[in-house]
Amino acid sequence: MTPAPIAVALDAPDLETAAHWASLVTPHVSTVKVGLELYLRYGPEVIASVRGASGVQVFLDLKLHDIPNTVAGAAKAVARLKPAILTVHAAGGPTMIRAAVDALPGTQVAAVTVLTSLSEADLERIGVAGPPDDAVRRLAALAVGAGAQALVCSPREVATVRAEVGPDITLITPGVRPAGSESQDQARVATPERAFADGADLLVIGRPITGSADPGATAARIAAELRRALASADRGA
Ligand SMILES: O=c1ccn([C@@H]2O[C@H](COP(=O)(O)O)[C@@H](O)[C@H]2O)c(=O)[nH]1
Repeated sequence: MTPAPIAVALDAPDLETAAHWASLVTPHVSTVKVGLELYLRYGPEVIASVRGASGVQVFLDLKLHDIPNTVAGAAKAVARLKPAILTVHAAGGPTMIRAAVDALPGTQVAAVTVLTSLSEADLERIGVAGPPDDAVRRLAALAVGAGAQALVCSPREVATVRAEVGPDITLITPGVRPAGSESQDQARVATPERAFADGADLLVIGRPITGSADPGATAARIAAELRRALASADRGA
C-alpha cells in the first residue's frame, strides 16, 4: 500500500524514542519530520537514526531565519544529509529565501508563512493587523516569487494559498487534528480530511500520533481514513 502523504513530527525528548516512533509509523506514512528539539540535541546524526533501513523521506524543519549569507551557509551545511524538505521563514524576505533555494538544489525549500500556533489576536500583538489569511497569502506569493517550491500554512488557509500559487507548489499543513483531538498550542487547525479537500499535499501530524498509546496503529488508522477520503475525492494517495 502506498504510504499516505503525512509527515509525522518526531518531537521526542531523545533519539531512541524518535527512532522507535519512526520505525512504527514508516510503513504507513511518506515522511518523518525532524524539528528543532531533536536536531539541536543530537545534530546531524539524528537524520540517519530516523531514516533507518526504510529510507523514508526526511523533512528537516529548522525554520531558518537570518541574513541571506548565513542562511545560505546553514543550508549548505545540511546538504549532505539530503533532506527532502527544509524550512525557512518566509518573513526572512525574498533574498534570504532565494539564498536557501540556490544553496540546496536537491531539496525542496519550504517557506513557513504564519506559524499555525498564532491566532489573529497574536498576530495583531506583533504588528500584523487583519485576518491571518491576508498575511499568509502575501507571504506565500513573496516566497514563491523568490523560488520556494513549497509553502507551510495552516489547513485553514490552504484553499486560499492554492488559489494564489497554483497547482505546482507543494502545500504543507501542520495544525492538523483528527476530529475529537485537542488543539493543544495550535491556534489554526482542521481535520486531515478538510486539509486535503482544500488542497494540501502533505499533512504534518505530531502529538495526535506520537502521544497516542500506539503510534503505529494511530498512524495506520489516520492514513486509512485519509486514503478513503482521497479515493472519494479522486485524488489518490
Ligand atoms: O507553522 C508551523 C510550522 C511548523 N510546525 C511544526 O509542526 C509540528 C506540529 O506538531 P503537532 O504535535 O501536530 O502540533 C511541530 O513539530 C511544529 O514545530 C507547526 O506546528 N506550525
